[in-house]
Amino acid sequence: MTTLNQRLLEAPYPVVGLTGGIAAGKTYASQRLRYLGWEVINADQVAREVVQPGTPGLEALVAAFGDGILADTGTLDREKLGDLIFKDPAKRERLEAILHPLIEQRLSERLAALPPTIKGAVLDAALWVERGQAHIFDALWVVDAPDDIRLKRLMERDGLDTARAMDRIYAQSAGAEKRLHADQVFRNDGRDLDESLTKAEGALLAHWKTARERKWGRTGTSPFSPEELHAVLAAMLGRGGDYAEIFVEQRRACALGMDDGRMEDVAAGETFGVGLRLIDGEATRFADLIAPSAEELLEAARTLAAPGTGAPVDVPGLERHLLPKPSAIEREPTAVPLPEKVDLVRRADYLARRRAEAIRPGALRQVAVGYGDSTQNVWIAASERGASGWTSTLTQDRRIQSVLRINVTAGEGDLLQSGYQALGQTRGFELFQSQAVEATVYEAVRLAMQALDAKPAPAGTFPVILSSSAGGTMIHEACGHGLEADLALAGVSAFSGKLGQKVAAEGVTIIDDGTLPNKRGSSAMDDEGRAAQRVVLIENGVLKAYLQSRKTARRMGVEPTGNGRRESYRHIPIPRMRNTFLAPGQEDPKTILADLDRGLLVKHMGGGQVDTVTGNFVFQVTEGYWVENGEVKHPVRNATLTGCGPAVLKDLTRIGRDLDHFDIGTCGKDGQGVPVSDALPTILCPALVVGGTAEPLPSVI
Ligand SMILES: CC(C)(COP(=O)(O)OP(=O)(O)OC[C@H]1O[C@@H](n2cnc3c(N)ncnc32)[C@H](O)[C@@H]1O)[C@@H](O)C(=O)NCCC(=O)NCCS
Ligand SMILES: Nc1ncnc2c1ncn2[C@@H]1O[C@H](COP(=O)(O)OP(=O)(O)OP(=O)(O)O)[C@@H](O)[C@H]1O
Repeated sequence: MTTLNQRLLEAPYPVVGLTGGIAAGKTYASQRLRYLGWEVINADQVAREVVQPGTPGLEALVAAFGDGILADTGTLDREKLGDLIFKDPAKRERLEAILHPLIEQRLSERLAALPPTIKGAVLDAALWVERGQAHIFDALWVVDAPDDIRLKRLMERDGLDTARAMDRIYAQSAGAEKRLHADQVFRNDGRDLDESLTKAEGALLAHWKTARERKWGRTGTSPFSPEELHAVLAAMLGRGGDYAEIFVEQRRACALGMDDGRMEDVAAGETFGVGLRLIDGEATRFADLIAPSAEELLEAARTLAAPGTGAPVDVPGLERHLLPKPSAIEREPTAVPLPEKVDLVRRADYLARRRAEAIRPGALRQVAVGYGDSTQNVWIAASERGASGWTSTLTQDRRIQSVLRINVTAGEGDLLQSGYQALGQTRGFELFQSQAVEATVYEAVRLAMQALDAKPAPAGTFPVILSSSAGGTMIHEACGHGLEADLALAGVSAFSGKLGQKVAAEGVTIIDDGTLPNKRGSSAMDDEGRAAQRVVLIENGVLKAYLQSRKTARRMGVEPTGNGRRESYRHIPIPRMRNTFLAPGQEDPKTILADLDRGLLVKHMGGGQVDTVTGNFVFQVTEGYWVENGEVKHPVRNATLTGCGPAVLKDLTRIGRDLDHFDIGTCGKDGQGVPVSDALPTILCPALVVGGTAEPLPSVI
């Protein structure tokens, strides 16, 4: 566990992470918080301390960048270094690799030195999101201001010209991504922040202890004691080996299905099982046991070890690692009585019927509602041979998924059309607030009804705008799978062997983030006990990393990325996506539309087929519009989009600054399903093949 995590856990007061883009107003907000009695520790300030003359920090910078970065006085010439690193991402990465560990260490020390009696501490840093640490605080507050205001403030404050100011703005993640991590956003576009900061402070002071307990707390008692787990690891490694792991899983789930007003499925169940994995050189041995006793586990461990030929490993005692959970659960689904879940399904069904009758009497043909919740407790005990000897760790996670799905079919004459929506997050029953349920149901009804009026889609090759509401299925299916290290290693990915190469247009950044609050693919750790991370896969068009499990990381000689996931204790972990998205760009989505002469605007995507090796795809469009001269003309139905994911990435020139809608799903690979989500900002694909049933139009391209 990092020292910063440890300090946060131990602080007897709330700790806020304050972040925001450059010149958004973090200092401005932190001054107000200081006035309210909070201690503020500023990372920019700390970054200055670690490069004072005579420090190892400055020495390392000179070794990396030469003494041209020093002023005559021997101090760091910040302007020179700034100009060097803000326009060269590789140099910036090098600088960060040197300074960030030093900054983090110093921040921890500063935090530890604060008196225990203070009201609370604020850690102000521009890069909490980029560093994948946005979720470790009692609260993350984001100060946000429109890009143009930030540009103006930055130029005025630091006397920069436009180009240098823009380089600095675009060296950071976009506002839309930061907002996804925020417990609260403070919009600093000229309005008074005082009142909202005072309110936020009051709310946090009232609930931070409960929130911290939810985030870090050990929930559920392990079916096996640390001593029992240690004995099993020792037995597994009794004849040598490189890695031994015990995956203990308890899961409770409930599913309800209503079709046409009749409750057709009611299922509830509980599973308890253990997966044992032993890796010895290239060989992996695996056992899965249903509800074993400690003795049965031990027996299975000895059996797994039997083929080994090495000496017994002296397994060190288990070191417990606590990891922060990205989602705070308010109402555990297991504590919600079944009738309340049944009521939710009935309410959704009723709302759909009432809405359908109100907007198009007589058109409703069918309503199907599905509800599901799952509570999975996982304990992972593992012993591993590392560069500095053997370590044993014990990690724990509690993952809660809640989902409501609705499918509405509407008809007129022979024409049948459907609308589908799902509300699903890693949250408890509190997810189903009446407004959220209503919005989901109404949207499904709207989609079905509107499709009745749509005209058949034209066919041809056109520019296509994928709106942010379309979700990121294309990013997940046609690009994300190719970024999984096992596929890349097997040479069956369009991205195989291309690390460090340009694989997409400038401005294309693809991220997989398992730390996003409440998103379906988030969890504290993967199924090998590694903390979930924000993984930048493609940055500004350059392939930076693959999604790694422990095994693939070893083979590639890199660190695991926290993406080794498995469906259950019966499965072996493999590299999987979590919440995958194309990072937001700089454009106003309205301008992208206004500039489209003739083409398709896609607002919702349906299912499709993808060849994950080539990235070739065919997707259905469930809500699409024909556009001419920047104006939306009419809805179209039964359109399909055909293209190739990696080729689309190379063609992207226009990327919106919006990122709001994550599609949810259960991703299947090698017979294992895991929960994921995906998103994209509004983008323009200059040429996609649109399949439609109308007369072909002459293609634009
Ligand atoms: C490059 C340096 C010397 C330029 O110094 P300068 O005095 O011009 O800027 P200052 O330190 O005041 O930073 C101003 C703002 O730039 C932005 N910024 C700084 N470093 C980075 C970075 N690595 N990536 C993106 N934005 C950054 C932040 O919004 C920051 O608040 C300096 O920014 C630096 O040392 N950066 C590396 C350390 C770091 O990453 N700091 C960010 C806080 S953790
Ligand atoms: N609401 C506001 N009204 C007027 N000026 C503001 C407002 N908020 C911030 N500013 C000004 O904008 C500039 C940037 O604000 P500030 O220094 O607080 O940003 P920051 O987020 O701390 O920047 P950095 O990322 O560089 O640390 C400053 O000159 C500040 O005085």
